[in-house]
Amino acid sequence: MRGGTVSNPRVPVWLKPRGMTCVVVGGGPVAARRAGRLAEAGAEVVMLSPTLCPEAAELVQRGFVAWRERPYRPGDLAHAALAVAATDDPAVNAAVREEARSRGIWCNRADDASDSDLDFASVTCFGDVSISIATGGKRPDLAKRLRQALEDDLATGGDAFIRLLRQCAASAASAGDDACPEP
Ligand SMILES: C[C@@]1(CC(=O)O)c2cc3[nH]c(cc4nc(cc5[nH]c(cc(n2)[C@H]1CCC(=O)O)[C@@](C)(CC(=O)O)[C@@H]5CCC(=O)O)C(CC(=O)O)=C4CCC(=O)O)c(CCC(=O)O)c3CC(=O)O
Ligand SMILES: NC(=O)C1=CN([C@@H]2O[C@H](COP(=O)(O)OP(=O)(O)OC[C@H]3O[C@@H](n4cnc5c(N)ncnc54)[C@H](O)[C@@H]3O)[C@@H](O)[C@H]2O)C=CC1
Repeated sequence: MRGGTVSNPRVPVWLKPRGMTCVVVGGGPVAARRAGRLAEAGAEVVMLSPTLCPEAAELVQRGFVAWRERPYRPGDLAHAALAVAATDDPAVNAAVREEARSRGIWCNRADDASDSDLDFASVTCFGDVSISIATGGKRPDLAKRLRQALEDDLATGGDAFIRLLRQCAASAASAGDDACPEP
């Protein structure tokens, strides 16, 4: 692959979830980010959670997301095309993941990239051009930092993003295996 070797095989794609039923389990900030992004792209989002954080509550109030005020139960993915497991309980996330697997639908696990069919990347858009940044689940904080740096840098026309990209690639590579490109 251009840019270096990849030890964590993934295929970058742009999901167009218009009309898909997406079940998001959990009502915290991470679930709200996932639900918001899917709803913005036209998905029919159902959130299952006994509680909602303010961001999730706003999505529900504005009618972007339907809310079932209860914990997840096996069978909740019956009509789903995509599942997101984003509770703070790994056992619940694992159960959601298992149900998705048994139904043959994709599942994002917010707490375990190694057990996910897809990761949500950090994204920035310039008109019709979108750039997505991911680290194979290793350093989402770096993905966010790179996204912010790219936005700042392109706003001022400089080349700081390229320098930071090299530093982050080196830092992520030294934290794990050879998943990141050589600087
Ligand atoms: C695997 C993945 C699964 C998925 O969710 O899809 C995942 C997993 C985990 N994230 C964790 C932590 C944080 N994640 C963020 C932020 C983002 N995380 C996102 C994606 C992903 N995160 C997927 C991999 C993407 C990739 O390949 O890089 C972004 C890019 C997209 C989005 O979330 O929309 C978004 C930035 C958006 C933006 O602003 O551009 C921040 C920073 C912050 O929130 O400000 C922190 C605190 C960091 C700190 O401070 O250390 C933890 C540890 C939890 C714990 O220990 O409790 C796990 C679990 C684990 O690593 O096992
Ligand atoms: N992917 C990412 O960007 C990040 C992922 N994480 C991971 O995601 C998890 C969730 O993060 P937050 O949203 O900050 O958590 P949080 O603790 O704020 O919210 C957890 C939510 O899950 C709900 N919940 C608990 N048990 C449930 C059940 N049985 N059924 C349905 N809903 C249930 C709670 O009511 C609450 O709404 C974290 O525990 C961590 O493992 C954390 C930070 C960033």
